[in-house]
Amino acid sequence: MENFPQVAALQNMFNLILYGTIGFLGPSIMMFHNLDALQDQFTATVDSVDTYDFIVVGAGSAGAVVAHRLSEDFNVLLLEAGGVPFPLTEIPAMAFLLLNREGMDWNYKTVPQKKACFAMPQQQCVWPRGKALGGSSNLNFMAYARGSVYDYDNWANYTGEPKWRYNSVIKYFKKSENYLFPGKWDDFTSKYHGKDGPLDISIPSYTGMAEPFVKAGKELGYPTIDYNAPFHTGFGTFAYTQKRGRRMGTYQAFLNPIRDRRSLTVRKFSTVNKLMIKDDTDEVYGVEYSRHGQKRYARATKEVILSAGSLNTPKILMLSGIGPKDHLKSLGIKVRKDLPVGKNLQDHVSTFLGPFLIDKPISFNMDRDVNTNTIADFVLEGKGPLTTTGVQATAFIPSSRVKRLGEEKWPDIQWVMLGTSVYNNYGKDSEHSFNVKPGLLQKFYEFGKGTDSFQIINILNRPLTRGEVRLNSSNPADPPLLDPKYLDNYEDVKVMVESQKLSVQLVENTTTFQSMGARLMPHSLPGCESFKFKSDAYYECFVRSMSLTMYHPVGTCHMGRNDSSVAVVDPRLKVIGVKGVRVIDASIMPFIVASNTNAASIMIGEIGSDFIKWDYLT
Ligand SMILES: Cc1cc2nc3c(=O)[nH]c(=O)nc-3n(C[C@H](O)[C@H](O)[C@H](O)COP(=O)(O)OP(=O)(O)OC[C@H]3O[C@@H](n4cnc5c(N)ncnc54)[C@H](O)[C@@H]3O)c2cc1C
Repeated sequence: MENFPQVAALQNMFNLILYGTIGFLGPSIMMFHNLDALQDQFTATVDSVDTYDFIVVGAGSAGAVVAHRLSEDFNVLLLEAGGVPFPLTEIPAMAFLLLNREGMDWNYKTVPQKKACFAMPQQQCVWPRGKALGGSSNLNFMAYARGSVYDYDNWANYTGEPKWRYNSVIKYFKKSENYLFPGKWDDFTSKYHGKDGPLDISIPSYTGMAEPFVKAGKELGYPTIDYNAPFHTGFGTFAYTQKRGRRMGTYQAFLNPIRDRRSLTVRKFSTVNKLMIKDDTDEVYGVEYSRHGQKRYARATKEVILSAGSLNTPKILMLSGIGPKDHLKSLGIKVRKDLPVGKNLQDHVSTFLGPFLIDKPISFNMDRDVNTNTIADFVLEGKGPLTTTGVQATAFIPSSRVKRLGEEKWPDIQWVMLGTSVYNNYGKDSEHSFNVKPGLLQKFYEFGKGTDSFQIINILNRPLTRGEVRLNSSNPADPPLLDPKYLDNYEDVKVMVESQKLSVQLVENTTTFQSMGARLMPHSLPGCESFKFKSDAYYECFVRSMSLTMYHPVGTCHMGRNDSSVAVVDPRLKVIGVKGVRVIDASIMPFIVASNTNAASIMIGEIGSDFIKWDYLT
C-alpha cells in the first residue's frame, strides 16, 4: 500500500511517543512499584493469630504453583518480596527492554569473574531475577522447553527416587499445561501434552525467522522436532507460555484466577529474613519477615516451603544457620545444620553470536515493525510481531565432546534463533540490559544498522563448571555473593568455540540462508580485534567477553539420596536433617536440565506439592 504523507507523519509522531515511553521505562516501573507498595501498606492487615498449615516463601515459577496446589486442601500463607507485575511485562516484545530494571528485578550481579565477563565493568555479569508475584516468569523470554528424557532419568538415578524419571515427571508437566497445539490433537500429542491445566502454552502467531532456521537445520540432516516430546537432536519452533499473544507467567496462570480462595493468604512486599527454629529440637516452626519496614512473624503448623529461587533460597537457609559450617561461623551465624547449601551452582552461559546480516526485510526491526498497525494487531487480536520476545526457534546439537562420551542423544549445545534486527538504539539498549561497558556495543553494532539481521544464541547446556552462592554478611538486606566461575573448566570453553563455529556454518553453508545473503557481520567485537576473525581464538575471546547468562542459575540446594553427605534436600525435597522445611524451586536440580529452566521449575512445583499431599493426606 502506498504510504500517504499524513500516515507517515502520524507514524513519526507515534514513534516519538513510543520512544518517549521507552525512555521513561525506568521511572514508569518505579512509579508503578511505589504506588502498589503504598496501596499495600495502607490496606495491609495482619491476622491476630498468624498461623497457617503451610507458609510458602516466594511466589515465582515454582512457588505460585505450590501455593495454588496446597491451598486446594490446606490453609496457606504466601509471602512474596515484590508486588504485582508491571503491566508492560505482558507484551512479549518488551521483554528485552525490561531487563535490569529496579522495581521488578533483584538487580543482582555476579562477583568479578576471573575467566569471563570481560566486556562488563569489573568483569561482573548482571543476573536479572524477577521480584514480583510470578517471580522470574514475569521477566523471562517465555520459551517453554522441558529438556531431555536423559535429564530426568539422570536425576532419578542420582537420587534413587523413580518419581523423578521422565516417564513419571511427564504427568506433572502435563498437569500444568493447557497446550494449544497448532496441529491435530492425536494420540502422540495427548501422550506428551496436557490440555486441562491453568498454564496456556502456544506457538505465537508471529514466528519471524523460525522457518528458515528450521529449514536450514533440515539441510544439515537434523530432524524437525516437537522438542516438548522425547527427542534426541533437532530443530523446532518455540512454544511460549502465552495466552492470546500476551505473557502468561505463573501469576496469571496460578495466582490471579484464585485470588478469592479463602484458604490462601497472599502478602506482597514481604521479604523473609530467616526461618524460626526451635532450640531444643531443631524443628522449623515459622518465619521472620520484613514488611514495609516492620519485622513480622508467621507460624506454620505443618511446614515452611522455600521457593525463593536458586539465589535467595540458599541465602535464607544460611541466614537461619543451615549451610557450610565454616562459612556461617566466619559471619557469626549460629550453626544449626552443616550442609553444602549454595554449592553446586550451575548456569547456562551463552553468547549472542552475530549479527548475521541478510538482504531481505524479514526479521523483526523495532524501528520499522513497531507501529500503529502492529500495535493494533496486538491489542485487538493478540497477533503480529509484538507477540514475540525475539526468541523464535531452537535447536539441540551434540558437541564432539558428548559424541566421544557416547552421549550424542543428550545434546549439550542449544541454539536459539533471535530474529531481531539491530535497530537504531540496539547497542545502547543492549549495554543496559547486559550491563556492558559503555560504548562497547554501540561501536560494535554501528556496522549492523540499516540492514536486516538476526543473531544465534549459543548456549552451553551441560556445563562442567560449578560455582557457588555465599552470604555477604549476616544482614538479610545485603545481596548474596554470586560466583558462577564461568568457563572455569576449559572443556566448557571448547564446547562453546565449537558451537559458535557450527552455528556460523549453519548460516553460511546452507542454501536456505545463502538465498537471503546471510553472513556474519565482518567486524570484530571490540576487545577481540587482535585475534583472527572467525578463528578458534576469536570465538574464545567472544565467549569470554560477552559471557551472557541464559538466566538459568540452579542447583544451590540440590537433591540427593536420603543418606547423601553432599546434598541439601532429600528426593522428596525435605531439607536433610532439619524438620518442618522443604525446598521447592529451581535450586533443587542436581544437574541443570539441558534446555530452558522455566518448565522444569513449574514441574518441580507440581511434583513437590504432590509429595506434601502424600505425606499429609494419605
Ligand atoms: C530474564 C530472564 C529470561 C529467562 N528466559 C527464560 C525462557 O525463555 N524460558 C525458560 O524456560 N526460562 C527462562 N528463564 C528462567 C526461568 O524463568 C527460571 O528458571 C524460573 O523462573 C525459576 O523459577 P523459581 O521458582 O526457582 O524462581 P523465581 O521464579 O525467580 O521465583 C522466586 C520468587 O521468590 C521471591 N523471593 C526471593 N527472595 C525472597 C524472600 N527473601 N522473601 C520473599 N520472597 C522472596 C522472588 O521475588 C521471586 O518472586 C529466564 C529467566 C530470566 C530472569
